[in-house]
Amino acid sequence: MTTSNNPLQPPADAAPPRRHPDAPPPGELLGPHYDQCFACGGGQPHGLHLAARAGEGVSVTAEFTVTEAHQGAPGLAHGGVLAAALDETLGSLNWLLHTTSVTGRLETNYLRPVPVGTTLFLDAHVLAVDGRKIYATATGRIGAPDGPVAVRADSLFIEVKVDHFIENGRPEEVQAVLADPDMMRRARAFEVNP
Ligand SMILES: CCCCC/C=C\C/C=C\C/C=C\C/C=C\CCCC(=O)SCCNC(=O)CCNC(=O)[C@H](O)C(C)(C)COP(=O)(O)OP(=O)(O)OC[C@H]1O[C@@H](n2cnc3c(N)ncnc32)[C@H](O)[C@@H]1OP(=O)(O)O
Repeated sequence: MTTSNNPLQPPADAAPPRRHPDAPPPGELLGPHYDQCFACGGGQPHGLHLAARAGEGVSVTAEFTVTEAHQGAPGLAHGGVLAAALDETLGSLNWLLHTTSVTGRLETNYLRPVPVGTTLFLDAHVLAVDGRKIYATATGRIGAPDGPVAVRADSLFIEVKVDHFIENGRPEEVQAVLADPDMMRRARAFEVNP
């Protein structure tokens, strides 16, 4: 058997994805992981306000509507904004795995321009898990869940402890989150992944 050098392709002996027994049921809105997150938080006026829902298996769906604040070219979404939407959708898979992970790699593929006013319908699923490495892929479609594909991404997420955020974040924001018991309960719940 040949071994791929592509870091986004799971190795042949990687484990199939396993939906955590406490994962939210299919259809449930996941809610923001952090109010100030540019992609999902309600506290960012020009953010994406991306809303993700649990899907079947280890999958999620998500929607976001491109606004004037998201332009790169006149009337078109910026590619980095679309990458953020894909990244966030993929990151939402953490809820299904009950783990905390960060993006190590994200390879985006832009297939169609996305005009301002478009609602992008995204979906993502985990392909395989290899130790701390989570391989996942995402697709974004224009206008409807079965609309034309505009963007795709393949990704490698790396599992981290909550300490990753505490040690690396700017102290002001970290302290504010540490002072919020609900937020910490949510974050800590993901640390133990039996
Ligand atoms: C204050 C309280 C905290 C509150 C928390 C709040 C929220 C968080 C909660 C939940 C999160 C939920 C949802 C999140 C949703 C969306 C967010 C979007 C996601 C993002 O937007 S997130 C931001 C961008 N992201 C980064 O900011 C990462 C920067 N980076 C690093 O922090 C390190 O780089 C790290 C940690 C990635 C690895 O560092 P490390 O030292 O822990 O691990 P190490 O290097 O040993 O790698 C272990 C194995 O992964 C392989 N590996 C690692 N990196 C690789 C790469 N890039 N390519 C190929 N392979 C790679 C190695 O090759 C090795 O593989 P092997 O085991 O086979 O040897």
